[in-house]
Amino acid sequence: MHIAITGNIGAGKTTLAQLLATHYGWDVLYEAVEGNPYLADFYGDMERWSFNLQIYFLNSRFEQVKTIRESGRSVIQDRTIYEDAYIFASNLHRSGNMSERDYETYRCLFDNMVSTVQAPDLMIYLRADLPKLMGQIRKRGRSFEQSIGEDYLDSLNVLYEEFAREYTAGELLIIDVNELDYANRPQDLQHVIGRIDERLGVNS
Ligand SMILES: Nc1ncnc2c1ncn2[C@@H]1O[C@H](COP(=O)(O)OP(=O)(O)OP(=O)(O)O)[C@@H](O)[C@H]1O
Repeated sequence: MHIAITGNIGAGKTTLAQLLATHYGWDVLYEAVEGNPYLADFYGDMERWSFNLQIYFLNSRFEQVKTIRESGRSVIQDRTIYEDAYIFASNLHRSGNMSERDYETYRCLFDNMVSTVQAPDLMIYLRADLPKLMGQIRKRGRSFEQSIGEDYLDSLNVLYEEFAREYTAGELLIIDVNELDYANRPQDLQHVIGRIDERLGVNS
């Protein structure tokens, strides 16, 4: 089984992926932040590094999808290949930080890759408003992320909502996390697990 968690920067995907992996005994595939050769430069100058970073993420996400398919195990994935293209790259293009020709090249490559990809059995979208996202980004304190502004997160949120409305490739579960603190409140984690069990048809 392939479960994926999707959501804006700071929505709490990584924490939830860990907790669910422990609860269900699933393997977990994280998004590589350490060792990403472009991320810090990208936040310093998006126009210069947008294409490089998107190619890097696209390739690493494609590799993950292959790993999931080949493993034959139940895996939970922290962010999907769809978000790279439909949210991040699209936003960079719309905001003028990725040129038309770079975006065209990127999208052709993405379309080719995604035509070979199977959608997750369940996609969990963590919906969060700006105060929640800003709070979590500040709290985790990665230096290169401190320049992230509300405008950037807001335009990503608009695209996330569009994506959730239009996503038809597989099952989608939307969880509003604004009032949840599953890292510290066991009852909040139970609530999320209950929603997932219900969707997967598991009796808890
Ligand atoms: N395709 C992409 N384009 C631009 N930035 C990206 C892309 N994919 C991931 N990132 C950035 O890489 C970093 C990944 O960090 P991380 O894995 O902790 O995810 P996150 O989005 O902060 O998730 P969460 O807080 O929900 O766990 C973030 O700054 C994220 O926005």
